Amino acid sequence: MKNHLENARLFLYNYVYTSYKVILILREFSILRGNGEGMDSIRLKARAKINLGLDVTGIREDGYHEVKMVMQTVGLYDRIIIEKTKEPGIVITSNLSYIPLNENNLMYKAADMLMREFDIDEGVHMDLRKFIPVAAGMAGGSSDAAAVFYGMNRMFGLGLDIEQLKERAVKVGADVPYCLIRGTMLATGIGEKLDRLPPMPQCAIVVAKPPVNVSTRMVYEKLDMSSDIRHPDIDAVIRGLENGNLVQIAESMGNVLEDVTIPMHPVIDTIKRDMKRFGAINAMMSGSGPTVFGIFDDKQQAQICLNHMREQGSARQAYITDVYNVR
Ligand SMILES: C[C@@](CO)(OP(=O)(O)O)[C@H](O)COP(=O)(O)OP(=O)(O)OC[C@H]1O[C@@H](n2ccc(N)nc2=O)[C@H](O)[C@@H]1O
Ligand SMILES: Nc1ncnc2c1ncn2[C@@H]1O[C@H](COP(=O)(O)OP(=O)(O)O)[C@@H](O)[C@H]1O
Repeated sequence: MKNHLENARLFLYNYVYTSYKVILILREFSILRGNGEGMDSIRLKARAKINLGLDVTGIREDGYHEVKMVMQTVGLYDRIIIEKTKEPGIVITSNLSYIPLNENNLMYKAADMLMREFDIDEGVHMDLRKFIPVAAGMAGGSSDAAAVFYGMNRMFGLGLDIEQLKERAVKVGADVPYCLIRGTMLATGIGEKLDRLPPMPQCAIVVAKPPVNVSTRMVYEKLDMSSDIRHPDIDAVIRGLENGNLVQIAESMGNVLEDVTIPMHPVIDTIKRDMKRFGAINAMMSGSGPTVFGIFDDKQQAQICLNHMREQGSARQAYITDVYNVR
């Protein structure tokens, strides 16, 4: 009798445990991959990026700059839910009050482009839970737009392949094609020509955004190509990736746009120095700034650095994250 009871207890335990695991896996799958065609809603994670290297090699006639960048997706993400609505039109809601919820939102631009092209007569409600720092050099808006391209393509069964999505994405922003592909990439052209690189080794990354705002357009415009700008050695970063050597990668990092943004906001340099003082192998500004990221091979040290960032006031908006690589 006692054995029967014990067996029944074990059976019940295994049944509940297995069901719980299956639900967890399904939930993660629907969040990561979206629910897909025919569904009325889709949940997505839009991840931030950092630039391990950023060089500007020329200017095009339309004013856009030719770049050579090493891009890396990180764990930090915004959450987006897209729902079909019977009412036509695009409605965006968000947890943040200071980002545009109208046609100036990059999610709106992406959805509007697809709805016009494919004569979609239903509407969409897009809810954005924003965790990526805004106007920070981490491609938050671009990644949100990329998630909308990906999500609407699946929800409405538009049948666009990745190349067709990228062609549309670049019209919303130079970084949006990258945000569709993600991972470790060499980006050239205006940022839309993408070649996959060996994945960055896993590590702890502290990102800290000082309370200053930077306009990407203004930073590019202020870059004086005629002067002796210090070009970073992007190939050295790539060699570090090929060797899977975190120290070599971190020590080779360089961003030509620092020479524009740091003189305007010296606090960026203070944060870089603080991060190195607190154990970062190296620290650098991401994109056009002002966010600084530090690379750590020791998570505990990264945590200590994070606490310092948050307490000492020059960058209270600070997070610890990691490398996100596409499987
Ligand atoms: C600097 C970088 C580095 O990854 O990132 P962020 O700092 O924005 O994150 C990117 O090049 C930013 O890409 P993104 O933010 O998508 O640029 P867009 O919206 O297309 O352009 C914003 C403005 O930046 C300038 N711009 C952008 C990209 C480029 N290759 N050359 C440029 O001159 C243009 O003047 C444009 O008006
Ligand atoms: N989905 C969005 N999330 C955040 N900002 C957005 C979004 N759509 C448009 N914006 C506007 O774009 C500007 C740049 O935002 P963001 O993409 O976060 O910058 P960056 O490319 O420097 O990381 C913001 O000032 C904001 O007004």
